[in-house]
Amino acid sequence: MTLKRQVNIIITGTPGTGKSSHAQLLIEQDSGLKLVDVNELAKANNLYAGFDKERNSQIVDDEKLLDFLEDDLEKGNNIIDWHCCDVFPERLIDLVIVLRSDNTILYDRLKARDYEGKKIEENIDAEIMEVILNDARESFDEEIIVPLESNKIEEVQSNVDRILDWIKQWRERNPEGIQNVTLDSSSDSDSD
Ligand SMILES: Nc1ncnc2c1ncn2[C@@H]1O[C@H](COP(=O)(O)OP(=O)(O)OP(=O)(O)O)[C@@H](O)[C@H]1O
Repeated sequence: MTLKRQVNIIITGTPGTGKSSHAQLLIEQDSGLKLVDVNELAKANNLYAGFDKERNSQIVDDEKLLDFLEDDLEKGNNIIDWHCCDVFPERLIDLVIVLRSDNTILYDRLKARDYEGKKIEENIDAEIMEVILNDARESFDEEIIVPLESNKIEEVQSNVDRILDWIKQWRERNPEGIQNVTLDSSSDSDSD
């Protein structure tokens, strides 16, 4: 494993809240960052565990995904764009952005994508119930979870500015990066 790593950030939220829009802008505005679009990655590398007939969608295999990403996450400078956040180990994540959108706004965005009624309803319910925010809270320290509103188009750039500012401060605090830790052996920190 690499001895030290740079920052890793998850951008999560209910489908349609603006994860890709934010992640895209972030990597455009900081050339050191790399986009990890989990849906694309899973598709390109067949990281699936099966098919969900009811939702008509592939099921990503968490273990295959982590195996695939672990080396990159141990290097850092990744922006992870996915609606799940609880599969990533706490030790590899520094900030979890949870995008939130008002129901009527989210409804219009999903409708514009021609999502069928049931799928729209399921996603709106998930947003109302704060499912993804709660998932984040179950997996990560509250201190690293930052919910951000994503209703208006101007908010995309202002949110990105906040995240870039946070990254700048993280890099100033950790000019050499931070120590990678292994769960199985602390003596491993001597190896590269
Ligand atoms: N803050 C915002 N204000 C206005 N429109 C937005 C905002 N964020 C995203 N959008 C628009 O909403 C739509 C969905 O955005 P986007 O694809 O970024 O969401 P997503 O969370 O990545 O969705 P998915 O999980 O399905 O990939 C796009 O048309 C995008 O332009």
